[in-house]
Amino acid sequence: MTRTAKLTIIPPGKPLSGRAMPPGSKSITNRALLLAGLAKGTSRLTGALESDDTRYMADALRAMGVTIDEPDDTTFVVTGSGRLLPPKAPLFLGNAGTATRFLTAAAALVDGTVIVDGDEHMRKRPIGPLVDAMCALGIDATAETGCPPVTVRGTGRFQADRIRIDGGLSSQYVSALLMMAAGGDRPVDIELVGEDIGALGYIDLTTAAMKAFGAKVEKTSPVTWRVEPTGYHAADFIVEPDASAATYLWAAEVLTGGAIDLGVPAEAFSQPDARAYDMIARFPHLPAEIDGSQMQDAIPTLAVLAAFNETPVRFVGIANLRVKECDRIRALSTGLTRIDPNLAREEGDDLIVQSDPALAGKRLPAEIDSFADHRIAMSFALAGLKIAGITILDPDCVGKTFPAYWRTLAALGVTYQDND
Ligand SMILES: O=C(O)C1=C[C@@H](OP(=O)(O)O)[C@@H](O)[C@H](O)C1
Ligand SMILES: C=C(OP(=O)(O)O)C(=O)O
Repeated sequence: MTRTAKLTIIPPGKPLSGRAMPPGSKSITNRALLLAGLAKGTSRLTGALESDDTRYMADALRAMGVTIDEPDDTTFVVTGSGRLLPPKAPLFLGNAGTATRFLTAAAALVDGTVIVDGDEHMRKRPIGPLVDAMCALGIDATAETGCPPVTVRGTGRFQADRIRIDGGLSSQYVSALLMMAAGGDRPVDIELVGEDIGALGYIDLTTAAMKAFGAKVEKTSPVTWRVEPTGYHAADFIVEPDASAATYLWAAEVLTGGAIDLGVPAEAFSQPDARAYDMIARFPHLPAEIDGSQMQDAIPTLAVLAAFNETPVRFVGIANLRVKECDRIRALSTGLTRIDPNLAREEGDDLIVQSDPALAGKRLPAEIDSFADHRIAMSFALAGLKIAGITILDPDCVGKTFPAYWRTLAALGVTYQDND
């Protein structure tokens, strides 16, 4: 399929109103796929996300002997044998952080060699702390560059019962170890070290999913979890909608003064990014400082929204946005300054957005580089709802987590000029 090179958004000039459902949660779908794949028996995941990231996870599990059917666009039926088999070839996981980190740890449960690899972006995303923690458990794991590819020679057995892990660069390391630990041969304590714990809400998502598939995991201190070697059992599991995807719709609503019905209230989400709802609801009176540490994937949305706020906004606690799909702090400052040279600047790892409500209604032609990052493409589309001439490069990168994004906006009344 040919990719669209660019897409120019035509400001709707009216409030966006109607029904628009976000897709299933990427984070929860990829946890449920893995846990169902590790279980013995058949699990049915409904409300799930079918996108690039979940396809990478599903295909990797298939390569390790798991049967996965997709009877419709939101359902995975997963049948596992209780044991992953060594794949014949390296697992290629694109730029899916969850799939890469979760499968690196799960590879320790395979009796044999697994090579976990990704695309050129993933090969720049650090995985050293996870690999080191696995080695400390006696698992043979190596990542020469500190990033994928990772080679794991698993046995399903551990040689220690305690792991210390710094989740500052990515909470996914902690989630990966927790999910792995239930498949091992002894109880394991997993302790967070380091000052910056990252997005704790993602760890809660992990332990909730583990329990739904029969694991026994208990928080024994504010920074320690004990995981029993129960393995997993098959389960029917409902995936909630994606809170990060919802942020674009919440922002589109306040930016255009519309009324968008997502079919699910903000309080119903268990994902960390749902906390962005209260912040978005304060627009155009966003606070002078926003701490992004517990709602990281919502920061691109909030940063573009901040451009139209009444007063400037400083984003703090976002250092690890530099090691996401791209350096998001750089991508946001680059895109915003392309719209207006004074609109944003970086100070260390903080991003300062110099708000200007008068941007709305202007024509400011700007080509926005997505840097192959779905969230950069989706958030800058919001600027295009108010400013004429915003063109998103590589708009198809939204397929990572929200393949229907452009169609969803179109159903609300947004139109595009297709430049191909
Ligand atoms: O555990 C998860 O599902 C995720 C954790 C976060 O990443 P980090 O833990 O790398 O910050 C988030 O940005 C990512 O989109 C999904
Ligand atoms: C950071 C993200 O993804 P991942 O780490 O799962 O690749 C994201 O979806 O914003």
